[in-house]
Amino acid sequence: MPRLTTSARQLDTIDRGAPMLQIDGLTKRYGATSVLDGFAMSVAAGEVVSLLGANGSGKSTSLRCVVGLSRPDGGTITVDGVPAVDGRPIPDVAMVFQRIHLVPRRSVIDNVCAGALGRLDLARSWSTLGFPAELREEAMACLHRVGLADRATEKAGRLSGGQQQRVAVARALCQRAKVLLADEPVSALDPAAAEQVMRLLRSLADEDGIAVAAVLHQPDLARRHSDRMIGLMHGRSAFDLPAGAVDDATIEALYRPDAEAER
Ligand SMILES: Nc1ncnc2c1ncn2[C@@H]1O[C@H](COP(=O)(O)OP(=O)(O)OP(=O)(O)O)[C@@H](O)[C@H]1O
Repeated sequence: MPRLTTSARQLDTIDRGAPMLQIDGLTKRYGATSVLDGFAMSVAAGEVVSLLGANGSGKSTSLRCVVGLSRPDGGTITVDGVPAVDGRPIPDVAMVFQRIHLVPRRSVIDNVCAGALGRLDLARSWSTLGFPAELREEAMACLHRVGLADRATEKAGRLSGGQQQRVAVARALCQRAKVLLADEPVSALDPAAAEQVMRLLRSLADEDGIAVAAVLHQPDLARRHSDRMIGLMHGRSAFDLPAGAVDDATIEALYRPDAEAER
């Protein structure tokens, strides 16, 4: 691996054989516009892969197809060996967004507990009742993991943007996701908060074996925190390289003003 930290060395114990997330030949059109044109990527357990590319190159759409927010026209998506069917959400996959989708008036811990709604029959509890004690314990453990256990009872809306993004990550942990997709998770954050969130994503891969795919517009952050970087252009992979092998010229070519117009 291009990056080897103490925690990364723990990856020796994680099975990095078959990809946890595998995307092949993904296509998506909106009307006459082809947004994804045979996109392929894979992410192993314990790996952080960043997706870079100019506006409109298809980064968000590729992740949205994985979680069922967009329905692909063609291609295959497999998570932990299980193929996605008819664009239905896969429970093993969680997604966090630039605009953080927490319920601001609910407590931090309630927002984290909500991560379990998909796997437990708790739909009524979210609106009317308290969450069960064992789920709240699990949610507290998730909040410890992201360093926010002391904020559990506060209203989520009172936290800073960086803290709210870490709560969103804790909610993904409470979902017990094996794959975490992050669509521009740090674009709205100041540099210190962005670094903290990226370190958190890195640690989820290193220490928990989660497969992380993140759309980033910051090549330096991508280089420092990813194992691999994938450059999207015209809905296809322009490069898929170890992060240490992506030089400035490769990045510049990806963002050339005429890059999207050349299609
Ligand atoms: N629901 C939609 N209807 C029509 N066009 C869409 C829809 N969603 C996305 N698109 C178009 O698909 C293209 C790719 O969008 P996408 O959001 O995947 O790009 P992106 O690489 O994530 O860009 P950005 O960096 O700006 O977020 C864009 O041209 C966008 O306008």
